[in-house]
Amino acid sequence: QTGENMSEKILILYLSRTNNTKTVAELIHRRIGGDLVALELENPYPKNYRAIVDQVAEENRTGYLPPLKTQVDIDKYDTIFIGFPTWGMQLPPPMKSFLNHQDIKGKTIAPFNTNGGYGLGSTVKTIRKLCPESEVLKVFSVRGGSERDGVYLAIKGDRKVKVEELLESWLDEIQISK
Ligand SMILES: Cc1cc2nc3c(=O)[nH]c(=O)nc-3n(C[C@H](O)[C@H](O)[C@H](O)COP(=O)(O)O)c2cc1C
Repeated sequence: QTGENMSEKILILYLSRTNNTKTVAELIHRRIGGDLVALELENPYPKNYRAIVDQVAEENRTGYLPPLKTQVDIDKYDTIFIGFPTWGMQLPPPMKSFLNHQDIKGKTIAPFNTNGGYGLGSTVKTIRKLCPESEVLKVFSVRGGSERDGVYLAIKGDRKVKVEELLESWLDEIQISK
């Protein structure tokens, strides 16, 4: 699956609020190329942490799928990296929106995640459920920030170097290279 033109068919789509997942997305992009796209909402979430936690909990409870500003033509891609933080131990509603509104068939999905230390929750299970006709590869997951405790961007400095090492092993393992 390697080849000079492969990077033209890779999409790296990510959702990030405090830039941890964005940092991982940029590291992946630097390594394998492709198109790097931030997932943006029509109505951005509140800046206040308590307010976003409550809103996401309510959206998760009702199954509300927030409308997206970002439009992607996924037909152009074979491999789609999907990057997201863990929110309320679930896949964030905007990512549910994205996967729900796309007709994702026959793609290779490479999920990556940052979280506040409680892991992936049901995120990957939800991705598999929303993309039943695509191959979902092994997930890359690392600890990022903890906004609750005032820790915003944690993947910087030495930690960023460490995460880059872990990323390289993961990319080798899932056999994606430039
Ligand atoms: C609304 C919200 C809910 C969160 N819920 C969880 C959670 O359930 N488990 C967890 O480990 N971290 C949780 N976190 C922390 C984030 O997953 C973590 O800080 C992540 O690195 C943020 O990524 P970002 O910087 O790309 O936004 C939550 C953060 C927010 C804003």
